[in-house]
Amino acid sequence: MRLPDSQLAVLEAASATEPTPVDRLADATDLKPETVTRAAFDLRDDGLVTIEERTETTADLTDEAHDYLESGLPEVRLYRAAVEAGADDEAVELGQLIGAAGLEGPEVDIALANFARKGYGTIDSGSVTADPDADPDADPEADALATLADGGSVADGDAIDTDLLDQLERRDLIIQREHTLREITLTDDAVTALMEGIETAETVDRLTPEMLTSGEWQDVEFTEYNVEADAPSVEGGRKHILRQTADRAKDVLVGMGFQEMDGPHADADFWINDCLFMPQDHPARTHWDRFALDVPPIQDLPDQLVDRVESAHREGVGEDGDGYHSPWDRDFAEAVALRGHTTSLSMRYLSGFAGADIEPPQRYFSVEKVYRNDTLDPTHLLEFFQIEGWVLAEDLSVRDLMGTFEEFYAQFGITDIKFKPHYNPYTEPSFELFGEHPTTGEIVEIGNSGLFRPEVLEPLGIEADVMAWGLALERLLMLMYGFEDIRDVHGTLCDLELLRETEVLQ
Ligand SMILES: N[C@@H](Cc1ccccc1)C(=O)O
Repeated sequence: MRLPDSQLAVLEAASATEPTPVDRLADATDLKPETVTRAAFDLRDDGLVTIEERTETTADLTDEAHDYLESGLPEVRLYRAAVEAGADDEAVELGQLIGAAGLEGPEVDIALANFARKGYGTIDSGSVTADPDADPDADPEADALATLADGGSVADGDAIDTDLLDQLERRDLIIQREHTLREITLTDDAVTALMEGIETAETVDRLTPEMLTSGEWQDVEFTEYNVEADAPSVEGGRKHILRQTADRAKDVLVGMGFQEMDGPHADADFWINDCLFMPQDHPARTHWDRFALDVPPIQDLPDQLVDRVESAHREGVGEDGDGYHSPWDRDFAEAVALRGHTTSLSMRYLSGFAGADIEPPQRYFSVEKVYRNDTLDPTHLLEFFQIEGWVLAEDLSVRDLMGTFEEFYAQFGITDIKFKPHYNPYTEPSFELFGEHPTTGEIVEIGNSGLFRPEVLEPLGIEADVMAWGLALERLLMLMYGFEDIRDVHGTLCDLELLRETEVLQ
């Protein structure tokens, strides 16, 4: 029998009676653990070894944990300083103890957060009382760190409680990792082959530039690929899937003949609401729903347009027009807020204020952030991306609107959109769009749309029809990838593992 060097070395180092871990074989053979693993897989395919696998969790200490091993956990230091200062008897001022405990920078907050949690005492309006019965020498977190630093095992959950490990991980003191442990045992065939004698075959596991220039590559025997062999995992940077989908939505819209709009995230209420025939006393314009900014008003609004918008609000447009008869105030129109929709951009463009040509036909879009004072839940965030768009043309109908959405969503593999009549102060008719969640089957709202009404178009001086929409990018992502909680994808609670592992759909 002929085998490559590394395989023979592994056979000779392994035993038929005692399973040997890969690491031990690596030490014995002077090979890298990956090389031993690869050799073992090849030997297993030839029936020469068996491999037993199990997973083990290990915990590595972070730099911060190493610092605390030397200086003590901040809360333990605070406790000792407190007892020293007599806080087990009578409350002592916190400021004094911080200095005595040598707590600096973020350590102060860390000490405060953990002191009460661990029952070391109480902190009340800056005064610290220490519990005389607490025992800092038996702090389980400090003990666990010391055990881990001494090479203590966390295998099979036998040594350190998993809740304690999770707590240490939340404090960024350890990083837990899962490893696959493999143990190798010789088969009877291997024992027989070893007794009969095995020759080594030179094999080469990588092609080098030298081999190519010397021509040696023609004579060597290459090792076979084993795609199941373990390799160190590499986590490179990658574009976030939300950004990827935003870019894709832009490409699709450009492909459909649209041009991109851009404009301010913080804008005058005039562009965000007044142009859209949203009465100034509309509930969405109250301070509960809108993120008002305490900045100077935007005063360079186009005066003629402001007058026409005000008149549409007060008297309506056309012969039978009737406005809201509700208060309208220029100061409110000039006040600045974070935009709650990107329809503010559509108004800037349709009015000509943004410098765009508005002779029909025209198509514009944006994929940009909007801000709403919503309650966070699995389908709502305080900020999200809206896919805004409008088409200006003669004689548009609801069919054009529906057809545009069908074409757009089909590019993402979504072919079963549903439409529901809806109400917007600025469009008539209006439609909400829904899609079906791929895993839960739930019907998810994905957008809102309509044809702008005369009260919006007339002040803008537009005589043709305009159909428009705002679609939620995050909801599109939910339909594409099957996410159930939008907070997995962005925000502070996002699931990094999921983001790293999600396959990119092209
Ligand atoms: N502004 C609407 C979307 C929309 C835009 C344009 C026309 C109709 C609807 C929203 O945020 O829900």
